[in-house]
Amino acid sequence: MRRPVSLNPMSFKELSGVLRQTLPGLWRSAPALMALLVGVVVVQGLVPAVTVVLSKWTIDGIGRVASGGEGNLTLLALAWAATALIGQLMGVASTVLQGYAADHFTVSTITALMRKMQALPGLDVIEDPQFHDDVETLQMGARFRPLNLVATILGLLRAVISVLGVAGTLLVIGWWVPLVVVLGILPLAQAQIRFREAGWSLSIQRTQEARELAYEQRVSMRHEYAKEVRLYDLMPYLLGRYQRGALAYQGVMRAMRNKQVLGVLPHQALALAVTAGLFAYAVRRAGQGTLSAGDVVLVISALSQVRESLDSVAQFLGMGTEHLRWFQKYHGFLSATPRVAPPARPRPLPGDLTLTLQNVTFSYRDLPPVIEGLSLTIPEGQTVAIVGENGAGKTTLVKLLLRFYDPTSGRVLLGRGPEQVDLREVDIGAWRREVAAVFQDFARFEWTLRDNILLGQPEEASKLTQAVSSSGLAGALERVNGGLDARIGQAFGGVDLSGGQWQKLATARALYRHARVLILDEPTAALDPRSETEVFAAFAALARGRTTLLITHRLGSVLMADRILVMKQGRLIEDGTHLDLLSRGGEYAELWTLQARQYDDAGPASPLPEGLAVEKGGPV
Ligand SMILES: Nc1ncnc2c1ncn2[C@@H]1O[C@H](COP(=O)(O)OP(=O)(O)OP(=O)(O)O)[C@@H](O)[C@H]1O
Repeated sequence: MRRPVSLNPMSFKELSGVLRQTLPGLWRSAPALMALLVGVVVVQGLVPAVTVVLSKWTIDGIGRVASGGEGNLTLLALAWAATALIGQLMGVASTVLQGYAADHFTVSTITALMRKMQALPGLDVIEDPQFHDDVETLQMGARFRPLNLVATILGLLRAVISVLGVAGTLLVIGWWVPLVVVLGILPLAQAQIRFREAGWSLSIQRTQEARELAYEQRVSMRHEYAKEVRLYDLMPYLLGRYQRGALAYQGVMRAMRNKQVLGVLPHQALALAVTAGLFAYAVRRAGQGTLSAGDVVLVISALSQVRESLDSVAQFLGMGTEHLRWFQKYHGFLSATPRVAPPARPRPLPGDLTLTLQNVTFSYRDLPPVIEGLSLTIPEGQTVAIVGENGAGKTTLVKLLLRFYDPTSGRVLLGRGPEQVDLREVDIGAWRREVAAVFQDFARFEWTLRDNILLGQPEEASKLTQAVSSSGLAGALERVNGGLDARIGQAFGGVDLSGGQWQKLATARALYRHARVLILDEPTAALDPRSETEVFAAFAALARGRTTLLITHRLGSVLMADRILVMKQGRLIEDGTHLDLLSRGGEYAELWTLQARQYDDAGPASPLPEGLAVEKGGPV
């Protein structure tokens, strides 16, 4: 879905608004350095004007000395050389200092983005496909926009000082000369800004297409897609998709670039005509004897210098508005208020962590509801299995319990009796610290195994050993060079783990936390039968005395639960123990029978899993 983007150029009000938001941050990122840098750039900007004046004085001096008059040409030559040297030194100093300043500003910009992500406790923003483009633009731009903005602002300052200084020297010819020069070149500057703006708006509009192009490339080159790409000979298909997309995308972007180049041509011609006219005027007056040879040299070098500097001003202004557009988005993101917002005055967590859903209905964005009128209570310490067909809303229920989303209507409550509190009112961090989870789509952090388990928590050797052995990771660890300190994943050349080993790692991570609430969303989907049995034994031990929510399609494993919830199309349709639900002959009994039949059909050579064997043999 493409978002409508305004193609209007940034108004002065908008521009100054973003500058007011951005410049203090830039200054605060390294105040002393910035002050020094501004000083250096001011000196640098004055060098061309001083050079032009010294050139005029030298030419006039030569004339005077040649006709027997007075003049200290050596001093002038020394002054000229000193000015050139200062220009060079300031150039080196500004390059070095600018590097430091940009580094500080880049770090502070990216840090602010990461902090904002931390302040977005929900998934509403992250999972919103519209927001994807913004995140992509912000994430990609954060690496170079701050640096470019620093370079652009300083370059602009340098170019403006240079224009003013050198144009000032043209006052020697007449008060109106600097005015004519600036007015003649101004339209060029405006055109540059306009076209940069249009380019930015267009590239923003096309972010989704650009992402799709990058996606085809990624699919063709990344290891996670390599097996399917080869087996199904996907490369011709991918190439076709990429080439069609690239042609369309590049066509639009090329047309915009050509328009930019051709669009500035008339303005460049005007600027050239103004400078040529003034040059002709100066030469004519020199012929009439009202201007000296030095004056003519001043006009020639000042005109070319002003033109060059004004061109830089225009370029920098154009680039500056483009960078400021990015910063406008950046500040917009930093000030965005998420739907899942932390409470202004959080209430303490209740002593008892009973979970209650009161008539909860939930829709993702403006889509139809995926949870409808859900009411249930899970007392602290209970082990609950949640089963149901794909898309029934099981994972969404967990997201609501973790406050990744707030219900569209109804309430999620924590605690019981007078202590009971709406989840929206408690400190989200405090609540989440009580929960450990193995998610269905758990994260694969490409750090060391140890860091993957600790996730920034202090290391406790006995807890770590326990988590590694209970999760079944110990066997894999023996085969990995470097043990817990081995780096994993391909991004940094680490060892890759099998799907089941990654899942065991996610389990070890959850077990290490010793939380009061344990959430297991298909935690053994990738495990071999032996590992699954071992891991379930660990979960069963861990579940004792803790609230445990187990989402699974493997019905044999739900026997460890005190209670089974059956969901269908966002509703809770059955709630009871294994035996209750079997005797009720509803959805659960049907699912159970279906799974049992698969094993029956396989014949006596295939032993039944423990849970199913229990059922076939009679009541548990
Ligand atoms: N971020 C999202 N945005 C929009 N719709 C979503 C999102 N996540 C899930 N859904 C939709 O919500 C419904 C419930 O999904 P959910 O993941 O809760 O199902 P589930 O019961 O866990 O399924 P499964 O057994 O396949 O894991 C599905 O129709 C799914 O398409």
